[in-house]
Amino acid sequence: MALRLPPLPALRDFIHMYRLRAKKILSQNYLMDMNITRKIAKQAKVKENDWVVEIGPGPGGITRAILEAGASRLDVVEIDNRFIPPLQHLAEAAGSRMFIHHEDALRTEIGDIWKNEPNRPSSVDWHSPNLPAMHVIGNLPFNIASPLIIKYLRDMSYQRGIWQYGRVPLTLTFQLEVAKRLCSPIACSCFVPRPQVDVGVVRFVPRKTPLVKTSFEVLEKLCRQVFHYRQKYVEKGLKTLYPPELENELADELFKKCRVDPTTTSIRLGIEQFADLAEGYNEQCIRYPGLFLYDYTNKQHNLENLSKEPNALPPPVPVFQSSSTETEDNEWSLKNFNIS
Ligand SMILES: C[S@@+](CC[C@H](N)C(=O)[O-])C[C@H]1O[C@@H](n2cnc3c(N)ncnc32)[C@H](O)[C@@H]1O
Repeated sequence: MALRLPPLPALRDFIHMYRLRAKKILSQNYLMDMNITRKIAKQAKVKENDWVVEIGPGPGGITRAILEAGASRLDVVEIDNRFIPPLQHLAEAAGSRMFIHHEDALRTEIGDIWKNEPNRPSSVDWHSPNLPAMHVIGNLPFNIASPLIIKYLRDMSYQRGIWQYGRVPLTLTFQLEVAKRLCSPIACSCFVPRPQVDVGVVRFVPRKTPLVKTSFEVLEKLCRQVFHYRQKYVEKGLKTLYPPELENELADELFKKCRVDPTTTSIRLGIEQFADLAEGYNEQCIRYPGLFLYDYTNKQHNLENLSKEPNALPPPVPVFQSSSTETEDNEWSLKNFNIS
């Protein structure tokens, strides 16, 4: 049920009232149509009494929709001081439901925001089919989207930060091509058409059991190197994981073990193949201490020296309680709204 907010100036009037011109440097691009912002809150499945963190609220279009959907607590993280007065205006209208954090989202530990709040919704076991009554939502600025998403995915993999409370869904907007790519089958060519200005909304719900049995860092390094040469054979990127004297032997070993064709391209590989490659690479990193630290762009790097570093072995796989009877509810979805 939508909750009424006391009368507020329309979003467009808000922008004029507070002289809010979009700043290119902060990738600002406002959503002015409340029909669209309400669809985003609906897609995020915000319900009455839920608690929400919104990243980059700007003039507050999605913020209003979240409040209308009945969130009983909303914390917004906004870096640009020009938005603070209009957000305060909104916070006053929302009673005691809304809190403003005038901060850089990249430096904000969103898991700490509710740490000392005794009334926060209960934590939900990671293996339960239920999700906590909490959400992270953002129409992210493009300039910080990648580092922020990587930070959140890493926190999910360690069940830390806001994900210490359970499988909190993360709902983000992306340029439609990127959103489609995130949800697409392998080797789909959704980047080929001319870029459009449509936006896709993607809701990430953490899996109960990760598909990849390595630490986030190992998988991230493998993916980074393999996608580095996305138009070339996958072999080219994979070999950059190894020093030249070992690259043929170890790359060959990994391809054979994982039954991956070295002459395929990275976008043709599926999640299962990435999982196998990451697990195989993790084993090699354990067998060759220092290999995980190896960076092919650093000419000083050699395994003998790297093996003496304190973190010569890859980060261990996080261990969490697991339940054997569970089934994965593969719940992720894509909705797109034209904001042109
Ligand atoms: C694309 S705009 C979206 C604004 C609003 N959510 C909307 O949908 O209309 C991105 C917002 O993120 C804010 N922003 C940019 N960098 C940020 C950062 N590092 N931390 C927090 N907010 C940031 C911008 O100031 C802007 O308000």
